[in-house]
Amino acid sequence: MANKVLLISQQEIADLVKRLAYELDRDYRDRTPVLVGVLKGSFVFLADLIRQMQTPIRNIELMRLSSYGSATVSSGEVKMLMGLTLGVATHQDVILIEDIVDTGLSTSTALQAIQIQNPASLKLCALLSKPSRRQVSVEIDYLGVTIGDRFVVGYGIDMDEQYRQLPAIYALED
Ligand SMILES: O=P(O)(O)OC[C@H]1O[C@H](OP(=O)(O)OP(=O)(O)O)[C@H](O)[C@@H]1O
Ligand code: HPA
Ligand SMILES: [Mg+2]
Repeated sequence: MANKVLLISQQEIADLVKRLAYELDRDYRDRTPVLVGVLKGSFVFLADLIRQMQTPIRNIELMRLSSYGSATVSSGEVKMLMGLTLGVATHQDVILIEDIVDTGLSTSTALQAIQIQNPASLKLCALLSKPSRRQVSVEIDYLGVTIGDRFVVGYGIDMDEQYRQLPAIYALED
């Protein structure tokens, strides 16, 4: 059984989410963006973020990608288990919402899926970034915090489907 070490407390997460919501509100003042969340990992972050935002959100869309399965390293193959509804991003100001950018493979797959729908603009908001593991470069426009080379769980993020319900973020150590 892996040992869990607290990395980001509930209060720290709440502060990060508030700051990101503030930045998005500042930049999207006169627009009505479409938010696209990447399931499953982003569902808790997305739910908290939208409730801190004042910007009127035109639409919330979801796609589901998977590449980790039960492992703690990426399989390198991103499976699109649920794609983006046809046309939802077309001519819209889209903000992609990710829980974590690790290798960058999932995020770049999601960005491509949105980009082919020809959005008016496309930005990325991610709660966590783990740059030490990056395989493809991804520009994060709105970032919560950078973390070190540790496998994290909690706040929607899993290890083999466990721990998503934890209200804080922990590093797993064996
Ligand atoms: O940058 P990457 O190395 O691609 O990793 C990031 C992605 O990996 C995880 O998803 P996962 O495949 O575990 O699916 P899940 O969200 O359903 O848990 C995580 O939630 C991110 O979406
Ligand atoms: O650190 C991580 N934890 C859980 N899932 C992940 N997917 C990418 N990185 C991680
Ligand atoms: Mg996962």
